[in-house]
Order: sequence, then structure tokens, then C-alpha cells
Amino acid sequence: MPAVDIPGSKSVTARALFLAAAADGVTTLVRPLRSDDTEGFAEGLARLGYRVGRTPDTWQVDGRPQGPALPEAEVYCRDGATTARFLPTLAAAGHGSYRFDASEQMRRRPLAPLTRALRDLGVDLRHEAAEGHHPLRIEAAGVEGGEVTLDAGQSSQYLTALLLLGPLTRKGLRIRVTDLVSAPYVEITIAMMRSFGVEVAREGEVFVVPAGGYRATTYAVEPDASTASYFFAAAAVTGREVTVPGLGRGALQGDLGFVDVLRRMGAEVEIADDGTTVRGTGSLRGLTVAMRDISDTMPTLAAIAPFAEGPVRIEDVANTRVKECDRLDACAENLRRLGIEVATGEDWIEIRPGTPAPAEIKTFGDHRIVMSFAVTGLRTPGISFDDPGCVKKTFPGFHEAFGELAAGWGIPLTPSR
Ligand SMILES: O=C(O)C1=C[C@@H](OP(=O)(O)O)[C@@H](O)[C@H](O)C1
Ligand SMILES: C=C(OP(=O)(O)O)C(=O)O
Repeated sequence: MPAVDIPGSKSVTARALFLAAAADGVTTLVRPLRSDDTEGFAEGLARLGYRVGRTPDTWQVDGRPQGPALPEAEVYCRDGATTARFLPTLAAAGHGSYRFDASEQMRRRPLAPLTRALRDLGVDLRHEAAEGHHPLRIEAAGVEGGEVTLDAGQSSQYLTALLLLGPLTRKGLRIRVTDLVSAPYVEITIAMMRSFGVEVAREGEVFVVPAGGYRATTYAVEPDASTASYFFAAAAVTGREVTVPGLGRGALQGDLGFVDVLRRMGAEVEIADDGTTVRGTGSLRGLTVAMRDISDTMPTLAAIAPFAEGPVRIEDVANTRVKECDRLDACAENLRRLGIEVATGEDWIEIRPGTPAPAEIKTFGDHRIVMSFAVTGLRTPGISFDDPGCVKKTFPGFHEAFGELAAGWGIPLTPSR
């Protein structure tokens, strides 16, 4: 029964870094994720003048409730949307002149509903190039607060960014949300704000955040549920068993719900208090599933779908088109490269059963495309990747960890480095 040690959650680490920076003392993060996204977030905080100390297993952040220490700073957000969408709101709460930029990939990703909401709240924010995209400049003078309307139908991260900002405003925030995807991520935000002393209330479609700031604490980061999906899927397609300790019944992340999809397909799943186990049973059924809430695991399912006995149809995943790449197109293109029959629409993909033939996977610089099709590789020797290293965004050690699991099962994987 291999127990797989999954690194910390990206989403939890990013929120913990924000909350720690905005809190009233020193916060210790235990087992934060160390990857390009979260290193980029921590580097962004340091650029803004926050003190971030590190040991191998903990990060310490010196909170500054009054905002960034430096009156002028430039922050490079790399590929990380959490950094690119959360940190500008932290800067807006302070006093100074801040510039944010990001990688080409992140510059292409949308930001407009968030920056519009910040402007509606009185923040002096300017897009330097394309409207609604990085790079941007903020002349920060604190945020008064009040009511604002937000469309989070494209990304829940806009709402998280505003929720996190709420306690740093003078009057608190009332955020009227007209649409919302990836709703479980908002639950992570609210639960973590509670751990830092803030209670968010809900009045129908309005999220009410009180003023008053955050309390520093010690915060243990749970393993990343989206990362765990590759290891659970591996068990399901090989008829083996995988346990992920630390991701159990009390887990914050909605993406653990991916195991329910595997269960519907025929895998055995046990969610205990302290971990989750998936056991493959030798066959997988096709299904139709809406993945609006857990769309980071859409590529995981798409990549194992050919092994199901019937078609797999994944619906309500339009926003996967504005992630690291257009994930619906990327999954379809790669499945076709493997010789699998696929159809897609604006917000869905349908995959027919088949036996994948080895091919090179075109990664589009997307960590999830690599990790997902690595699972396909367990049953299709000879799958390779044009850019295997892009896993560094969330799991730099992925190939080693996945290779070790496969080797333990006696399955040779095509070397990825
Ligand atoms: O808030 C977060 O930490 C995240 C929210 C989700 O994004 P969207 O809300 O844009 O779907 C998810 O895909 C992303 O990996 C992390
Ligand atoms: C979409 C993702 O990341 P982000 O939006 O945080 O860049 C992801 O990790 O799959």
C-alpha cells in the first residue's frame, strides 16, 4: 500500500503567505509548498518589503497590518495567477507606488473583473499595456471599503483577492457576486481567514467582510489535492492502491472531490480522518461529469478517459480555457496525438474509449498537461513531453516521485529529464 508524500497545497500556501503578511505579528507556515508559484509569491512579498524567513520545513513571515514596508516596488509574478491576482490587492491596501508584471503566459490571462472592482473601490490602478491584463501600476493610498459588485464567473481568484483585502480596508467590504466558478476555492479562503481571526458572513449573493485586520498564527499547510489527483488516478488505471496521508475528511480543498469521480468510474475509495486511499479494481466505467467546482482535475480525468469502457464526457469547464493554456484544446490535441477520438465544445470535452499509441505530448508550458499525461504513460510506454520541466510551477519533484511510484509497481516510465 504505497503512501505517497504529496507536497503542500499551492492554494493554501499562497493564502497563508498573504494572510501572514497582513497579520499583526510573526506567522509560521509549516510545510508550505516550495514550487515556482509559491516561491514567486514569497519573493513578491519580499519585494514589497515584508520579511520572509525560511527553514527547510517552515516559512516565517513578519506581518505588517499597515501594508508594504517599501513605498516603491516592482513585483514579478512569474506564471502564478495567485500571485498576480492576490498581491496587487495587498499593495493597494498600503501607501506607495507599485508595479506588477508577469510572464508572457500570465500576461495573457484575464484580470479585468478584479481590477475593475478595485477601481470601483477607489484604487488608482492603471494597466500599462492591454486593458485588463498585466503589467499594472498601483498608486496606493489605502482602501476605504464599502460595497462592490464582482463577476467571478471566469475565476474565483478575483473574489478571493477581494475577500483577503476586506479586513485591510477602513470600513470593511460587501462584495456582491453575480457569478462564481471554482466555488470550493472560496471556501478555502473563508476557512483560512477564520484561522487568522476574521469571520466572513454571507447575505445571499453578498459576502460581508469586517474591517479590523488579521491575527498572526502558526499554520500547517495540508498536501495539495490537485497534485494528489495524479497519484489517485495512477492507482485507478493500474489496478493498484495509493494512500495520501494528511488529506482526509477535514481537508479544505474541493479538489479532493476528484476521488468521487474515480469512485463513480469503479475505483474503491476510502476517505478517513487522516488520509485518503484509492484502489483500482481493474476496470473503469465511462461517465458524464460536471467539473465546474474542481476543474484543475479536468486534465487528469481527460488523460485517463481512454481507458474507460465507455465515453467520458466532462461538462461545465469553460474557464479551463483561460488557465496556463487553453486546457480543453490542449487535452483534445494531445489525446488525438495518442490516436484517441475526441470532441470538444465551448465548455465540454468528450473522449471515446481507445488504446493510446505512444507520442510526444505538447505541454503548452502547462504543468497539469504533463502530470496528467504522465498517468496515461503508466499504460502507454513511450509517452514523452516537449517540456517536462514545466511541472516546477507546482511540483518540481514530480517526475522523481511519480517515477518512484511506478518503479515500485514494476512499471518503467519513459525518462522525462
Ligand atoms: O484560488 C486558488 O488558489 C485557485 C483557484 C482556481 O482558479 P479559478 O478560480 O480561476 O478557476 C484554481 O484553478 C487555481 O489553480 C487555484
Ligand atoms: C490554474 C492553475 O493555476 P493558477 O490559476 O493559480 O495559476 C493550476 O494550478 O492549475
